[in-house]
Amino acid sequence: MKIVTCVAPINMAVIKYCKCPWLIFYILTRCEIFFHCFLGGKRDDDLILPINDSLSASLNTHVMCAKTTIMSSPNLKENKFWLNGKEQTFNSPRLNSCLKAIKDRCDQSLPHLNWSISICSENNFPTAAGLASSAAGYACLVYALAKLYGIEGEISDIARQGSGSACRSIYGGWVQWHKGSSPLGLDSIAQQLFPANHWPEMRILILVVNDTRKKYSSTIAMKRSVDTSTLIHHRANRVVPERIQTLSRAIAEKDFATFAEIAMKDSNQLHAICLDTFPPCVYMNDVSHAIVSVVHAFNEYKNDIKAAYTCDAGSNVCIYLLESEVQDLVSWINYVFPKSADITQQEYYRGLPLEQRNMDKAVFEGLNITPFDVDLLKYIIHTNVGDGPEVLKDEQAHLLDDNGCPKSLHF
Ligand SMILES: Nc1ncnc2c1ncn2[C@@H]1O[C@H](COP(=O)(O)OP(=O)(O)OP(=O)(O)O)[C@@H](O)[C@H]1O
Ligand SMILES: C[C@@](O)(CCOP(=O)(O)OP(=O)(O)O)CC(=O)O
Repeated sequence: MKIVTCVAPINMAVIKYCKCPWLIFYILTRCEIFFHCFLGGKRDDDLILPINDSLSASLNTHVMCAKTTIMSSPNLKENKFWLNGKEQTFNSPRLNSCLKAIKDRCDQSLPHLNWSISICSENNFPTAAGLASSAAGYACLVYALAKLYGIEGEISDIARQGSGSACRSIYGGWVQWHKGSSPLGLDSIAQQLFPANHWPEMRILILVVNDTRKKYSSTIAMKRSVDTSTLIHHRANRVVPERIQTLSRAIAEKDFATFAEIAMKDSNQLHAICLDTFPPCVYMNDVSHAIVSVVHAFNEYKNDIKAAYTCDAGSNVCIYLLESEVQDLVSWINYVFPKSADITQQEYYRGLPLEQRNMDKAVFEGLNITPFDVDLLKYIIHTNVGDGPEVLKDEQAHLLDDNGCPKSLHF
């Protein structure tokens, strides 16, 4: 019997990823015979290839992570998969693509290669709510499979086949996903640009507006965008290449103002594409837009760019800022989005500690900023940039018992 348990980070993109439509991929491969002979009829839906490079930070796994245990045993009758305590079908094309790619790459004489497996995974944050659960989840799955089958070396191309953004969560720190040019996606891989400790002052606040499953998955929305939006192609060809270069330089030089301006503009452009999609896929809501306005007002008040928002495919807003600004910005958020007394501090402030401080009300009155209704924000997660996936050595960490059943089901 073999068993391994790993954790993997979520990542928050500063330059967002957009997927290559099947048609463009087909034209790239040019010839259907080539397509079928060499790719076994695989469409980009299987390979998950992007139309532009993207760049993100992987976040501290001690605050937010996916945790996955995989057991392989001759006693297991069939493959099984549980996510957040619920059994899932093993018949998922993405899960099977990852498993097949890992098995193809490992030593074919391994005795446990043909044994069945049990997979049990848990996210310690909302799943499918636009908080990158698929990135952490598939990175963790592929990393754990690689450990189970003894694979060393590049696996971000395999994680990519689970969920595009998952390839970036294979590495810690600041990570670039190179779109690559190979039709097989062999060079569409992630690369760590800087380790987690490169910019130690960087902090991230995630303002959770909605932690329920989003209306449409990013997979479906992206497909519709590449099929119907013209802006998405302008962005991929004309905007992203320069932004990636400027952003990498800004991170290298720890130039927060440049970093922040690109982050905000890129997020705005992603959501402009969502509106340019037909029919539109709207993710941000009035609260998300109000947070964006607060960040701009904060920067104006500080007479410098001190905070940067970025939103993925959901209404939640992620804010990058330096440690020295965290308390000030949180006091602004507390003023504009008051919470009712029945939500405990523990429920509301999650992750790294936050000191409770409130700004003088007169400041806001002078700025003509008025508070919204209570409880528009569900909670705030305070975190920082962290390392990539890791194996948990402690046997207690396993989510499966000796029979390959989730321990959580015993309670
Ligand atoms: N820990 C996990 N292990 C394996 N698969 C997971 C895990 N967590 C999430 N997933 C898969 O990812 C899907 C959610 O992906 P989706 O892209 O819709 O949401 P998200 O990743 O939370 O949001 P976004 O990508 O927009 O930030 C889940 O339905 C599940 O199939
Ligand atoms: C808006 C994004 O967060 C989209 C993430 O999309 P996914 O990686 O979840 O999509 P699939 O590849 O279809 O699984 C931008 C980003 O993280 O780069």
